Amino acid sequence: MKRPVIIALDFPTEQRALAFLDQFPAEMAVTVKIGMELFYAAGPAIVRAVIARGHDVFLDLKLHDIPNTVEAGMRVIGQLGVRYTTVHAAGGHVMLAAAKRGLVAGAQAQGLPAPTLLAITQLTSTNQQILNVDQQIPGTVAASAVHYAQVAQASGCDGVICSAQEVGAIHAALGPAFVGITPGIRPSWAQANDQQRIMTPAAAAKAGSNGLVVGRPITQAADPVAAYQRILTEWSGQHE
Ligand SMILES: O=c1ccn([C@@H]2O[C@H](COP(=O)(O)O)[C@@H](O)[C@H]2O)c(=O)[nH]1
Repeated sequence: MKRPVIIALDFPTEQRALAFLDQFPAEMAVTVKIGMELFYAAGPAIVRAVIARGHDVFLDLKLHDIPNTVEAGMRVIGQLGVRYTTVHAAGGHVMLAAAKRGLVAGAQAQGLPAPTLLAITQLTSTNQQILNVDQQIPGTVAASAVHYAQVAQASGCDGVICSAQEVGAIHAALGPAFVGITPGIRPSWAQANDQQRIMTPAAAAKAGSNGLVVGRPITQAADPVAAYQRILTEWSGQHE
């Protein structure tokens, strides 16, 4: 990936999100992830505003509904000019294939390249107890993540969102070209918060992660640009 550290732009308003981005020098283009909080508050206008400033957008809405609804939603997302977007692998093969169809159709209608479609395997906030007791899925979190990645690949997705703890097993099972983007990244100097399956940037790079999603360690840092650059340096393996 050209920009392996994706900043989760988790803010409640367009103003706060753009003020955050204003701290980055004009020539420093970044990839930002717009999730539910910001998109529900600011809608497609925030996507367009961020792209207009020269940044790439990862629209993380984690679609999970009946296939027809997901296909229609993805058709709209495909028209927005985003680079990446997400769907829940737990929706199953028919829904995932519909997501891909809708995304490609939407992008084609605007003459845009189709965004990379990433399937959520197991959220990085899920632990063994949540998997076995709440979700009633037997086995390990890693086995479940690999299984969902297999379903996603067979359904036409381009890659998955997983913990860096599972990205090696997913690449071993599905090949290195199948993208594995990893949130739940915590440098040694940051708090885990609600994340359960975490890794440092350097360890995630060694494990084969294709890109890191990092939110609070950057957005809540005293100096967000310095935190971003420190994580990039750690990713590059210069120090842990
Ligand atoms: O499994 C997942 C899927 C998505 N996320 C998203 O990534 C960021 C992480 O933010 P932090 O502040 O670095 O914890 C956030 O937007 C999540 O919605 C994830 O964490 N895990």
